[in-house]
Amino acid sequence: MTSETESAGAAVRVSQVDKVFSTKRGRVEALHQVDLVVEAGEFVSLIGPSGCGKSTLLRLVADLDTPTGGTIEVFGKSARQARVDQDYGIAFQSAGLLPWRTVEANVELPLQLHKAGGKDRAGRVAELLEMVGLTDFAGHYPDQLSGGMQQRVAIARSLAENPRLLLMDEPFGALDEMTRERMQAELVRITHETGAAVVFVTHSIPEAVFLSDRVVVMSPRPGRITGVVDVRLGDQRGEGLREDKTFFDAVTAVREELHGEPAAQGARGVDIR
Ligand SMILES: Nc1ncnc2c1ncn2[C@@H]1O[C@H](COP(=O)(O)OP(=O)(O)OP(=O)(O)O)[C@@H](O)[C@H]1O
Repeated sequence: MTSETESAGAAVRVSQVDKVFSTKRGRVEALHQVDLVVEAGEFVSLIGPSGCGKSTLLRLVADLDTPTGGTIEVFGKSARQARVDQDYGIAFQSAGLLPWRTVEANVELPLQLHKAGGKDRAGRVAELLEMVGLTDFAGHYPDQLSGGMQQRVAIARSLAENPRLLLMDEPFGALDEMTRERMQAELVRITHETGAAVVFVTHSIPEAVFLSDRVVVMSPRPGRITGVVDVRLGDQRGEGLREDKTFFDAVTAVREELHGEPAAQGARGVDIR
């Protein structure tokens, strides 16, 4: 992993972050002393058992909540400033589209809200729809689209302002297997084209391995980072990769980090989703 001094241009820098929720039933320590640096252009997945704080960490980076300890920087700015400057796009599990707006109007929304895109806003929307393969559906409404298509609209929308960073929380969680694999391949292509860094929350080891440069493994609550698996399959990423030994080796490595099992056991019963 790159050292702190080398990563002045990091997309995300999480330092010694704690998050404690105060609830009626007491304190919930969701994150404990989390350190993470995501380089510009790097794809990092967060994986770990349910409730380990993956979404919480992503929400802190997105400034949707604030840490109780430590600091978060996004492109060298505070998380708050990065949000104000719209330095990132967000795509969460439910596509979150506005049902009364057409596909193109949904994609255009952030540009409209931020008065961005200028005269060529329509051109930008057309380009984004082409990127996600939905040009022919520009005038459709979300309920006329499949779940996978809705998710692609959400991804187009998150890319509208050319963010250098995408924050994605289980964006493909609700999709069927075939659509999910297609979307994963599309996301690899899109991030390759745009050079955006991605922080991606998932429950699926193979999904994390297929997409990521690094897979960050978190422990049960309070969430801590217990291991980082360097995947960097790079140009090998393609449909054939899923059948490849390199892929299974990386899946096994993540599984071992998660469960602390020896390789032979770890390879058994891998969730191939
Ligand atoms: N607003 C909140 N108030 C109180 N507790 C919370 C709040 N948000 C999250 N938590 C708690 O913090 C812990 C981490 O939650 P979080 O949603 O980040 O986990 P996760 O790893 O994303 O889980 P999952 O994989 O199930 O989505 C959980 O125990 C959760 O109950």
